[in-house]
Amino acid sequence: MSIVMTGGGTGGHLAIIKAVKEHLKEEELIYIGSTKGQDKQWFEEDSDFAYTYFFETRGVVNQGSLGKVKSLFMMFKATIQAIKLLRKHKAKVVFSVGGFSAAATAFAARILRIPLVIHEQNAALGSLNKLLKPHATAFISSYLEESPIKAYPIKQIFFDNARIRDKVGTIIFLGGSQGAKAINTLALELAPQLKERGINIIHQAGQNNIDEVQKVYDELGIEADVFGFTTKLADYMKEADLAIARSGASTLWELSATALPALYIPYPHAASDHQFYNAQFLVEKNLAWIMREDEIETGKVLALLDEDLSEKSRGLMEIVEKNGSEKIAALLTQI
Ligand SMILES: CC(=O)N[C@H]1[C@@H](OP(=O)(O)OP(=O)(O)OC[C@H]2O[C@@H](n3ccc(=O)[nH]c3=O)[C@H](O)[C@@H]2O)O[C@H](CO)[C@@H](O)[C@@H]1O
Repeated sequence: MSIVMTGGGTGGHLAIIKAVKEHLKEEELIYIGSTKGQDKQWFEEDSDFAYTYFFETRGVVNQGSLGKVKSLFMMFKATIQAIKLLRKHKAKVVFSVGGFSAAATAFAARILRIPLVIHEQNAALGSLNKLLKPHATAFISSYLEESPIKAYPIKQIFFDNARIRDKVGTIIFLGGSQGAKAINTLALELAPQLKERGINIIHQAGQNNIDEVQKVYDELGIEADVFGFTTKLADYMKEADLAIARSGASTLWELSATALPALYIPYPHAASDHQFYNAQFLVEKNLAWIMREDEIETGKVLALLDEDLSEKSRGLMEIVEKNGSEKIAALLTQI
């Protein structure tokens, strides 16, 4: 009997599988993804999986009519392959993190009546997850009251680094794994005022923008800790008292676990505007601020620097649950 994990395409989805599989070392694990996207890069060589399979599939949503028909045909073919694999490996449960790369295996699970557990990362459901939610044995979402597990799978270090903030001594700008032009522009606009107030700047600018951003800081004569991408983000978050960030799911839950209050500027082109709804989940609880990219007002951002951050920081500490990956792994073995 094996546990089959499926889905991916981007890091946001794949990171969930990576975190959960760490707690399933005793099980026979199978990964099924797509040849398109980052699935192969992440898991093709990963020895935690007894077998890995990558189907010729691609997204359906962002295609013209002919492209949609072709994508659906590829998915149909892959579903037949998935049915064979689930039978061959005697799958006892299928864990899907969504994305087009999960579709064939998740459908196959339903056809074979194998329990299907879905993890949704965002507050606005992905198309596949929306379609399969009513048929899932368990649907896990940190934003839904009825979810069997509320904890988002992030590393323990973010919780270990939590501390209550009161005033802004250090600010961190986070553009997400790729960096964000709008956040870079805002940071550089604010920089002289931040310097005047003696506030330290940490700025994750994205690998492609690092040189031009550093150049502007140099021209302004402002010292800032600028980098493209770092593997030590937890340490930087620990240092900061306020974040200005994109609201990708992992970033949002990592900041929240660190009890670091944030102004979120959602990526405007995210599917179903999910970054907006991710941030809105915290804003409704009065635990974060939000500003649409085309509604950024420097004056309003500067006003946040005078806020007492302790209430939000404490509130974040109270709502964020720990051990998401362990809890999901336990659920998969108990089904
Ligand atoms: C553009 C887009 O559509 N992104 C989506 C993608 O997120 P994507 O993976 O791009 O973004 P997330 O915020 O979820 O994760 C970024 C990850 O990169 C790490 N990091 C970032 C910068 C750095 O210098 N070092 C570093 O380690 C962060 O700690 C975090 O763990 O999937 C997520 C989950 O479905 C969605 O919520 C996001 O909206």
